[in-house]
Amino acid sequence: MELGWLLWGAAVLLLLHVLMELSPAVNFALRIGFYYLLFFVCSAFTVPVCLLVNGGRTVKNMRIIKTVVKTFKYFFGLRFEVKGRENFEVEGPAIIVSNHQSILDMMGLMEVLPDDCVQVAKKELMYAGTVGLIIYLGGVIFINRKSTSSAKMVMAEVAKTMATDNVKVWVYPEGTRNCTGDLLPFKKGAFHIAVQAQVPVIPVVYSSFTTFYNPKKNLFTSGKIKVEVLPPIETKGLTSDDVSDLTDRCYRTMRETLFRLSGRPGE
Ligand SMILES: CCCCCCCC/C=C\CCCCCCCC(=O)SCCNC(=O)CCNC(=O)[C@H](O)C(C)(C)COP(=O)(O)OP(=O)(O)OC[C@H]1O[C@@H](n2cnc3c(N)ncnc32)[C@H](O)[C@@H]1OP(=O)(O)O
Ligand SMILES: CCCCCCCCCCCCCC(=O)OC[C@@H](O)COP(=O)(O)O
Repeated sequence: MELGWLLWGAAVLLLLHVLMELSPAVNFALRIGFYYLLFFVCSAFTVPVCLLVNGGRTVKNMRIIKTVVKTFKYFFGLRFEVKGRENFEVEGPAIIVSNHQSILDMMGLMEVLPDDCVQVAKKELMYAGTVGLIIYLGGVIFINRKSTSSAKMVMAEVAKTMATDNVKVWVYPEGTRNCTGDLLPFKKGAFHIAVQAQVPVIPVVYSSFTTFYNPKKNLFTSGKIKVEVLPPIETKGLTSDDVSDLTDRCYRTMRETLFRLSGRPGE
């Protein structure tokens, strides 16, 4: 009886293996499917741990989440090479901004995430089952991207609580995923809160995934990701009139760094 099950298991694995060899589309779907499954299953186990250790929604849970997610890269043969970690060591709160290419960014995020740092996310993620629950428990701030006024209100609240709770806030200023090897224009929310709270902006840049990951071409192999934490940009003394300049400056620096890390000549 048990031998029968083993044989069935082996047959299914063999079939999947053959399908993966034959079809890039199947290969890609299975690898991404496995990625989603890891998140789904691991968060189901991590939710009770977070509740037992920290009792509820708090940024302290990020340490637990980080420990789990940092193991995922080994399943996919991904390596991270991080430079400039010392730039996170600023006194007090800060806004961290980084480029956002794909859901694979969650691994890159957890690879470098400093302590006491929450992220801003679209509110739809709150409903992603166990993943939504774990993100909620980690203290993630949810915004409604469809309503600028309500998103701005949440962001203003963030600017206030950042100082009182002494936390850093991680924002993807492109506002959506973009896997083209370039940056989308930046939204200004992150820079508004940096100026309102008079805290530095720390840019983090991940090299382009295009050589090993491209959903349109069903490409998802192993690969190396270079990460650079850039020196903090001070905002002391800046006013809301300076937000556009600050945004542009940050955008230019990050774009140059992205091209340099990805081995693509700047324009
Ligand atoms: C354990 C095992 C398993 C575990 C599994 C766990 C997984 C990992 C766990 C946990 C990590 C979770 C991490 C999740 C990550 C998710 C990523 C996402 O979801 S990315 C999408 C959402 N994020 C954003 O969208 C942010 C960036 N967006 C902004 O900051 C925008 O600015 C926003 C939403 C506030 C407004 O967006 P607008 O589309 O309306 O665009 P605009 O151009 O920026 O604003 C319009 C006008 O309003 C002004 N404005 C904007 N914000 C303002 C403010 N705060 N005060 C005053 N004016 C403001 C601007 O200056 C602009 O005006 P003028 O064009 O300059 O005249
Ligand atoms: C009901 C069961 C669901 C199981 C779901 C597993 C989900 C794993 C997802 C990990 C978190 C991904 C975070 C992320 O990268 O979100 C994308 C947004 O930043 C940008 O959104 P978009 O590009 O504008 O759609």
